[in-house]
Amino acid sequence: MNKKTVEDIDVSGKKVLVRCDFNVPFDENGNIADPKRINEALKTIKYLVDHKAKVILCSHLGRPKGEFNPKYSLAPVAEYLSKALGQEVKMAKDVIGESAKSIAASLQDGEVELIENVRFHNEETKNNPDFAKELASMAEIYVNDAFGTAHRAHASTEGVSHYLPSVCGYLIQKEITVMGGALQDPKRPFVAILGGAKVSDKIGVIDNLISKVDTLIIGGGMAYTFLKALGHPIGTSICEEDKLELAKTTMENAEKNGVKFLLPLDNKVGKEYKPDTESMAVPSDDIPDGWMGLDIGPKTIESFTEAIKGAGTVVWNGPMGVSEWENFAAGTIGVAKAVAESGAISIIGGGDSAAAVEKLGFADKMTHISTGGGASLEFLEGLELPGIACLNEK
Ligand SMILES: Nc1ncnc2c1ncn2[C@@H]1O[C@H](COP(=O)(O)OP(=O)(O)O)[C@@H](O)[C@H]1O
Ligand SMILES: O=C(OP(=O)(O)O)[C@H](O)COP(=O)(O)O
Repeated sequence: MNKKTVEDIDVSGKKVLVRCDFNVPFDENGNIADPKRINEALKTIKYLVDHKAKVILCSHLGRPKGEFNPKYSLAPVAEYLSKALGQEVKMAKDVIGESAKSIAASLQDGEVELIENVRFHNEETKNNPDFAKELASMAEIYVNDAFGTAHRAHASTEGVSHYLPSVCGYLIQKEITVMGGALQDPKRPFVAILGGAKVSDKIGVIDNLISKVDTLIIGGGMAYTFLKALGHPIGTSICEEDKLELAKTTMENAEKNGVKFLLPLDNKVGKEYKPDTESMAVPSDDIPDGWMGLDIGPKTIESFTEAIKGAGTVVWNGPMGVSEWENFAAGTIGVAKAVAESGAISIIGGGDSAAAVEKLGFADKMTHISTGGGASLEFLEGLELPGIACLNEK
């Protein structure tokens, strides 16, 4: 990679704004369910602390609607970081207000501050230049290490780079190097598995993947838009109505290109979106009214497992169902097991997919667990990620 890194710039005594992706999953008790994204950011933060920088950390968490919401506060992350670093991480009460700025101004060399969720301001996702300038005004150097958010051109991931010398951290470096290596000339057959719930974000990617992969497997919430596009009833399953045409074209393109395209054969459906809802397995062309697909069914697990067996490279992004809930985790467990046993070079992307693989104990069987879902997919498509493109060249 030809971008400058933290090692290419003198950080000693300087205020350094570091964009991390601390968008971690929480459990029902409000505890961090998987701290992987925080742990992966530690190398850069420790480097800056050891080299006597004044470290100002920032991140988003979830998708708050541009206003303060305690549910999306980064305070639990500051607590976790304080323990992991063995020193206090000073939590600001705001993003660019009095609290954030006064803590930043009083930081001593090697001290660390975490400002509040940047998405408490609408200007963040709009990449508003005035907001970016305000963020930048707290620091002298910008470090982007938020790989999971590098596909977003937001104020804290791209905008600030217009006002500060900008370099990347170790996590971004690692992600690009490992994934770039595996995907440059992928071992075949190349199998992509897509699931999860961010349908509109990821459905466009699928079309682009057709020229790259040999097999495309669609499960999770993603599948129902495709099943509906085929004319099947999908009950109350999640669906992107305005993407039905795109789903149809994608399936036609897959056929034209000789790509094996697999959708669920059956599904575990639930009455309500609840962990203990009444459930049953039904064929994909027969989801009854008032029921929603919350996991792939047993026949599908078999068919996906068969397709994954013998793969040379597997890229997997997005769980096969609501894997946070025991009743609807079987599909994700089955696919994780199949990938782990395939012996393929395996790249897992996405906060929820990574959390599922870790929780299920398959993490050490995978070649690489990326901290980015959407970001790793865009990287895989060959797109330039705006959060990386904006950094200074070597
Ligand atoms: N059939 C489904 N219906 C509703 N939500 C689903 C379904 N399948 C998966 N999900 C949800 O998708 C979420 C993860 O989606 P996404 O953010 O796209 O994946 P990742 O974080 O791995 O990139 C999980 O919270 C999971 O509960
Ligand atoms: O969780 C994230 O992405 P992912 O679900 O694609 O892995 C990133 O933190 C980006 O979050 P966003 O999709 O709300 O911009």
